[in-house]
Amino acid sequence: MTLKFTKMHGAGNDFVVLDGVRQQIALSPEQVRYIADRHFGIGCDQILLVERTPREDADFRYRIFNADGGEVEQCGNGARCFVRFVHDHKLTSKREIVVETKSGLISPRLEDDGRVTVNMGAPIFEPALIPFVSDSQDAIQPLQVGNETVQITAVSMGNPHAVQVVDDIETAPLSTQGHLIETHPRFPKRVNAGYMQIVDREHIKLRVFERGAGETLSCGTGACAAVVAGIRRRLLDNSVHVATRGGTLSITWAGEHSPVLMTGPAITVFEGEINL
Ligand SMILES: N[C@@H](CCC[C@H](N)C(=O)O)C(=O)O
Repeated sequence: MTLKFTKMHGAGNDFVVLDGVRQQIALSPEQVRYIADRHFGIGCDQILLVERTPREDADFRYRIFNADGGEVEQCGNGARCFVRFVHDHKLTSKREIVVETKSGLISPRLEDDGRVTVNMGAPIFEPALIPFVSDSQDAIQPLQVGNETVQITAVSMGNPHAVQVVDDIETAPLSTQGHLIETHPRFPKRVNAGYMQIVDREHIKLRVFERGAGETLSCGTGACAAVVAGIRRRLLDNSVHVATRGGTLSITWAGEHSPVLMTGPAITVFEGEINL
């Protein structure tokens, strides 16, 4: 099978985007891993599959596969690339679309300056829904990681996140702790491990060790989760710029049941074909 693909990135978080509207696509986990492989395949953090949806209240379905082959619920940087993709490939003329994901509907809008704003929906703190094994919804919770106890905020943005505050993002222990948190038994579906440095009430720096992909240059849902965690801890205001190693995202959250809004870039790098 030969597949046409588009290589894209959102603040350095890179994707292979596949048009499942015009092509018949069913990928096995092995094929996902091959496409994502940076030496033997195309290389990416996630594969995004654009499909028609049977739902009348949505325009498309958007499926997300991590580089390790697993299908997951949500991807914020991918959602921005998604709307750019369907617009550029003339799958729709709408600049604002409603997208069905594994974790519900989200709505990305292509702005006049080429950036994209996504309504990511409201964050979830109920432990069972994250899922996180805990009988408390406190904003700060202890988590035993190896020989140390770290303080995390557990939150779902459709996908699970464990966010820590660190003094210096450059020395954050992603390489030693990231995988231990990702696979921690208190997160039964594994988790994305975020590390944020508070610069001031409107600016943070962020690194994320992603579930199923390792450290990426940027994580959109991770940025939303970090800002929500910082606001819940009363460390941040409602609109925050998030500096990642691949670019800056702007996140706004009015609190409690409000949706999180994320704005950032969505860039096409090249198009190609691959034989599977
Ligand atoms: N990079 C993404 C998140 C992709 C999924 C994540 N690794 C997970 O397993 O939940 C983003 O921009 O949100």
